[in-house]
Amino acid sequence: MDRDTVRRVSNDDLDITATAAWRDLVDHQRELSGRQMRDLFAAEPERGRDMVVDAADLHIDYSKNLADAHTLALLATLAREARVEELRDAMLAGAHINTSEDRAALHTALRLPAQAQLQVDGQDVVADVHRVLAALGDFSDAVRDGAWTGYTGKAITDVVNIGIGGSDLGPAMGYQALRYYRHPRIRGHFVSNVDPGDVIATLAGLDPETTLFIVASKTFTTQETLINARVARKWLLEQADGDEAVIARHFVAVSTNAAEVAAFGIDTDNMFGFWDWVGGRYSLDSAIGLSLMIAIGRDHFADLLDGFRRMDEHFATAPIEENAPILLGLLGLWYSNFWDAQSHAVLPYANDLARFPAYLQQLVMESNGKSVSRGGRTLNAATATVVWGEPGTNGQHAFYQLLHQGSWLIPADFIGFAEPLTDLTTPDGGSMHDLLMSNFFAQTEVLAFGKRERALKAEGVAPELVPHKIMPGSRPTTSILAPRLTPSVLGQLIALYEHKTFVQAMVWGINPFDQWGVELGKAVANARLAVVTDPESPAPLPDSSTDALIRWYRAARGRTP
Ligand SMILES: O=P(O)(O)OC[C@H]1O[C@](O)(CO)[C@@H](O)[C@@H]1O
Repeated sequence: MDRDTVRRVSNDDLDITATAAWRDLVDHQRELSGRQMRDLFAAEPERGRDMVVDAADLHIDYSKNLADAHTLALLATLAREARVEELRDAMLAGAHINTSEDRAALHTALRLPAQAQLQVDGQDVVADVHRVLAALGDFSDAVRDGAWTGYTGKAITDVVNIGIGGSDLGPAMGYQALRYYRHPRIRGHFVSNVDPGDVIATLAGLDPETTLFIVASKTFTTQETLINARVARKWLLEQADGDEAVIARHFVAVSTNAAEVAAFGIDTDNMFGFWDWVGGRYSLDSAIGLSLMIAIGRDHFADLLDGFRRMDEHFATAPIEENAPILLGLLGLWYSNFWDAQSHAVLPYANDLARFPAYLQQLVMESNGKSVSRGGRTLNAATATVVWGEPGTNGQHAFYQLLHQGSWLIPADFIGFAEPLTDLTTPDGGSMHDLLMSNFFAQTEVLAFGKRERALKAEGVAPELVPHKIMPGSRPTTSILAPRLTPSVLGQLIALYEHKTFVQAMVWGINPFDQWGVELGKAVANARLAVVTDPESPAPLPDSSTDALIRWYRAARGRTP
């Protein structure tokens, strides 16, 4: 399906805020805003059992949201008005859903089984995906079992992924999340920032004879990645007496751009490809995941892909009312568009998921941080909120105060696991993991139900302290539980948020697969470099602030004319 057909299916002219469903939601929010969460539970005592959805291995309780059965019915109508299901089917079939770049957005094809069929633009996508997966698997086996060696014949002990944005956040997050599954000899490192401190700190602890660099960049033109890769190349050559032949043992590339890879000096035999229909922030499960595959092995990587696929299947087949990504997408939109929520917290009760909120920041905010529709019309509704978060219980001792008693409504996702991958016993013989999870349950309970004046007085709290101790409650949370943090469950979680993000974009009528807003900053940074470095640069910049700041910087660096 080409982009013009996508535009017709999606009805690019639709202003979702002008629909009857939207107006009904505005009215409904007014009614609901006078009710407390505890009132909703009193009216629907079985909410905790009814408002749950099981998707693959995830058990999701959305009962502690400011929504009742009527809200969900209205939100489902809104999704139907926006043709979310038709657009989902179009995306999964390879339609050019990325209309501004006239491309498919087919990250779901990266996890199709080998026997699946999908032809897109004349290309057998599944065969291509599995050809690259096999090459990645063979290479990661060779690195892991020591058959692939450095230039002095030693096995690789350190793998450095050099990439940024989608070419960094996914592998870095996954490497941390799947700590338990890592190869005992091989350590992973992730260099992304153009701040020299990043690459310096990483290289400081490494041995060039046993270090493998993966230069990961979809375009292979990204400033940060190419500079860091050049630094690493120089570092290696210095140790290897300038022998360029060593590069082939220590550098591989992951990219869609073979010409630039070759121009950089990496043999394209050492390149693993992917395709323009894989967006950067949707690329962990493409060759961009190579560093993760080396860390956890091809079989665990296959489990990760299987987890993604299981969530894809749920998303593709479950009716709106039981479809986890659609429900979470609609609830998120309910808060941002009808309750003025401006941020959304993601709170994993798993230290290994510490980078998950940062990963979601790119996924959600680069995808849906837009203000015009696919057809170029300025939107009348707010789009993506700020995503943020830290693992519990650390966050409890930092920012939860604001969640509980602050003046903003901040919906939060709590993510927790039944079984830890490793547990420790407390002095009284209990489980540390039980302590962690009792905090999870306590927080969602207190956020929902708070503590009332009456209860405080009954406890004999001093009258002057009562206002300070009142916990308003009615703070919405969604609880996402899974048996344990396995590769499959990580894949399910990522796919859940990918599809949630897609659903919201489709309701707002935006294209979540482009990122034009990032480009101008890159172009201006390149233009400003000359001014930053040249003390003779005479022409004042158009604005007095940037001009004075750069002059101050130049003087501080001793760059005076
Ligand atoms: O993989 P590349 O081409 O180096 O791009 C890195 C990142 O830069 C962006 O284009 C913009 O920040 C992201 O979308 C992308 O993930």
